[in-house]
This record gives sequence, structure tokens and C-alpha cells, in this order.
Amino acid sequence: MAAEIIDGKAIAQAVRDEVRDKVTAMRAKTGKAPGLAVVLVGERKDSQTYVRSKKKACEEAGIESFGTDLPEDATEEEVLAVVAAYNADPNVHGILVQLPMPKHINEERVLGAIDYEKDVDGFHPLNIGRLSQRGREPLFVPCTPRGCIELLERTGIPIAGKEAVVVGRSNVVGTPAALLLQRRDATVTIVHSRTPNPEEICRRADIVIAACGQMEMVKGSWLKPGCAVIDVGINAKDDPSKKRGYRLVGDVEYDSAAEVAGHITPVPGGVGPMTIAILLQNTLEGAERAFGP
Ligand SMILES: Nc1nc(=O)c2c([nH]1)NC[C@@H]1CN(c3ccc(C(=O)N[C@@H](CCC(=O)O)C(=O)O)cc3)C=[N+]21
Ligand SMILES: [Mg+2]
Repeated sequence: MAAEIIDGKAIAQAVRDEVRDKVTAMRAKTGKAPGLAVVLVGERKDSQTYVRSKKKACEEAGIESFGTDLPEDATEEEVLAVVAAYNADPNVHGILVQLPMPKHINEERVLGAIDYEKDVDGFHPLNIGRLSQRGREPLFVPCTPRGCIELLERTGIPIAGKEAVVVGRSNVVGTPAALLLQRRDATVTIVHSRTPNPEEICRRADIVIAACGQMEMVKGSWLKPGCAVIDVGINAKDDPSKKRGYRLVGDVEYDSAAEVAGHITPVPGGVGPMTIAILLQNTLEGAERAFGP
């Protein structure tokens, strides 16, 4: 029995279409549009690619995009000055500082300097703090974890009362994904690099979110038959048959997992496109709050 493939590209397109329609209505009603500012420090090729796709996605949704590219050797003060300018700009409703930043820059300080009402990445301590507390609502939830939840919900996979295992405990994906699942009444376990028996724990899960950054770590033998697998990983694997010399694979060994799981996301075309769609949705929601009812 082969798993049903969760088409992240199609679901992301549906989200983007919804955002575009709401932006069109907002323009008609208020004469104003949402704005997203993306700050890129340094010359990482992958970051440049992601930032380009974010700007293109904004354009297609009718969201105005602003951007500042700073050199690799920019000082923390320069980055903070850019953030302060976007904080003060009423045309900007979302600020995203592309991660990772160069080593000499204190990420925590920069992320904490973003106005939490424009924190579309959801990484500001106030938003993370509220996410982690019952009865509190963050203004923004991190895009990739929110994208994982949307994939489950829009596929009709139940979360409440289910056992969920998150593989990986990063601040950007694993930990917020676990918090989101818990807020939807799943029973959640995080396994990580110091967990002695991750396979055994994964085999209990109705839902597995793999975000450990280890190529093809989660195998079919780790899975309970029929479970849902959301693969957040993006790794380049050598493949001489491709003209680039590599292909993208996830943190899940796709072929063996697809034989056991009930649902699975592919890489590429799974979580990645959702991350960008949710960024647009978060920016729209920031603008809706800024413009008032
Ligand atoms: N402040 C910040 N916020 C982020 O949200 C953030 C970040 N920094 N730094 C880097 C990661 C990575 N990320 C991705 C976005 C889109 C795809 C994506 O669209 N992937 C496609 C294409 C993959 C490809 O061809 O390279 C796919 O999976 O199908 C992937 C990864 C956002 N990130
Ligand atoms: Mg650093």
C-alpha cells in the first residue's frame, strides 16, 4: 500500500490565491496594500534564492515588497538601523530578517529589535513566549511550522487526541511545531540528537514531523502503518544523473517511508512552498491589524 502524497505546491497555491483575493479586496476598500520588508545580510546563495522567491510571491499576491541587502561585513548596528527604519515605516506590515546571519551578528538581539506587530517570522520573544503559553495568542506564528499544520488540516488529517512526534528541537521549526501540535490537542513528543531510541518513539506516532536536518534519517521502519509524515528537510544529495550533480531530498527516506505511511509530503514540493505561502498570509494579517476593522 502506497502513501497518499500531500501536494504542498497545490495547497500553497490555494493559500496564495486566498491571500491575493483578500489583498485585492483590501485595496478596493482602503486604497492600501500590505507591505513586506526582507533584510538580507551577506552573500549566501541559498539565502539569495529564498529571498528572490519571497519577493516574487509578494508581487503575485499584490503585496508590496521592500528589501535591503547588506554586505557580509555589515555591523550589527547597521542591521539594527535597517530594522528600526522598517519598524517606523507605516507601509511595512511585515519584517523578515533572513537567517542565518553572519556569525558576528547577534541574531537574538536583531530578532528582538523587530516590532513584534511586524514580526511575520514569529521569532520575537513576545510571540514565541505567547505561543508557548496556554490561553495566550501570539500575533504571528513561525511560517514553516504553521505551514506543516496547514498541510495536515487542509488534507483532513485529524490532530486532536493523536500522538505526534517531532524529530528535531530547533527554534525555527521543531520546537514551535511541537507547540502548535500541542495547542491543537495532540500528545506531543520531541525526539532529538540525544534521544537513545528515536525509532521506537516514532513508531507510536500518528503524525511525524521531521525537522532534524539529517538527510533521510527517518526510515519506513520507524513509522506506524498509516501515519502522516511531514518532511521539513531540504538536503542536496549527490546524483550524477542530474545535470546539477545533485537532487533535493528530505529528512525522511522517502521510498521506504511511502510504503508504510498513509500520507507523506514530497521534497521538493511539500513544506517548502507552504513556508512562503504562510509568509504572505502572515503579512496580510499584519496589515489587517494595522488598518483596523
Ligand atoms: N528569517 C527566515 N525565515 C524563513 O522562513 C527562512 C529563513 N529565514 N532562512 C531559510 C529558511 C528556508 N526557507 C525556505 C523557503 C522556501 C522554500 C521552498 O520554496 N522550497 C521549494 C523549492 C526547493 C528548491 O528548489 O530549492 C520546495 O521545497 O519545493 C524552502 C525553504 C525559509 N527560511
Ligand atoms: Mg550569529
